[in-house]
Amino acid sequence: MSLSDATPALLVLADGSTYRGWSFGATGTAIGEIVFNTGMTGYQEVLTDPSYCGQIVIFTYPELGNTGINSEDEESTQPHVKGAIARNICYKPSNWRSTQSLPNYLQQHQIPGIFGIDTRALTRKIRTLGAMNGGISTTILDETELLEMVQAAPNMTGLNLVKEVTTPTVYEWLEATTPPWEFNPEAVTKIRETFTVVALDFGIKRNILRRLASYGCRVIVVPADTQPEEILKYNPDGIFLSNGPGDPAAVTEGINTTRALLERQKPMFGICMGHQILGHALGAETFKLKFGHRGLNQPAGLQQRVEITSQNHSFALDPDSLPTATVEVSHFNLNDLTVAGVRHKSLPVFSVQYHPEASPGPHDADYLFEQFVLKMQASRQGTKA
Ligand SMILES: NC(=O)CC[C@H](N)C(=O)O
Repeated sequence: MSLSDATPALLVLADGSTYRGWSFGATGTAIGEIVFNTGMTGYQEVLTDPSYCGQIVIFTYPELGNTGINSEDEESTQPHVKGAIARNICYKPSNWRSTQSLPNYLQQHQIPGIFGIDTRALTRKIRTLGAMNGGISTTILDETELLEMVQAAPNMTGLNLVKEVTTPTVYEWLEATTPPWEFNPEAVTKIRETFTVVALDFGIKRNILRRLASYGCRVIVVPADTQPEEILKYNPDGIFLSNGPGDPAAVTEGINTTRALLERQKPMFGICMGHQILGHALGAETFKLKFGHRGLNQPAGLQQRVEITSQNHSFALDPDSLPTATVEVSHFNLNDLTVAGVRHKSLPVFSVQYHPEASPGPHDADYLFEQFVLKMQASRQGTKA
């Protein structure tokens, strides 16, 4: 496949606006929620992050696919986006790890993409009007017909998408970040014990598993609907609540399990969806942001400390619903002052809305994995971390 083979493609948003471009990846039609990601790197990790299930991603970085696809940067077993929107794409990648081009990869996984789109204008539109459903197609080039399909699609609010991405079976993960890529060698070598962590899989990214393993964790990954008694049979030192797609409020089993596990007072750490589910289990509510946060330079912090973080979320904890007798805010998103992290006031339980595992993104927040391990160590010793 090359640029000369490109065929026309159509993009239609739920508000009726239409954009014409060219097809890359698979032929066919994809309908989903249109969101934008402002990262300048990491498209392969974005495509394979299960949290994007059900979404069509606008990549604002104007050149997509230059470093191709490689076997090491998959964040799960397959890409999960419904579709991709780009300004320009690369058919002939150049990178020592590349094994395939981006258009070929999307074609292989039956994911349509559209390029030649003014992604800046499109992003400004989403930023002004909010995230909305949309469709891209190489076969339906009639605007009214595609718009009807888009308008019939379900809204993201209320959707439980975890069932589509959680692991069907239990597995164990021991693989740490490989030495050439280890960016925090001093911190990881300080940890000399092994901790058993049960990870509730709402759509977990591999680099979370790698970072936990780097800090000495043996991770048992269990399906999202695993009952608390089953989880406790592994005698875990700590519980991890993963990232994942869709509306957290709809993941009632995960919320109930987390609530039951909280009673055991074990160390618990949640990332993104895990943070939202923990919030619900503690009695808080979530709401949908206008267009969410997706990118690699989101500032999070409190008072004088700031971390630059990787983010990918639509929903957030409602600050007014936080049970302030038991929970406090540990981080705010410093762009819009939404809640970016919470911790329990008396239990070794905490969570963040952002992605300390990066992949892609900066490593400022990697210390949170160490914090989790130190809480497990203290809990073993019967002290407080
Ligand atoms: N990355 C995630 O875990 C996303 C959580 C949730 N689906 C949201 O969009 O807010």
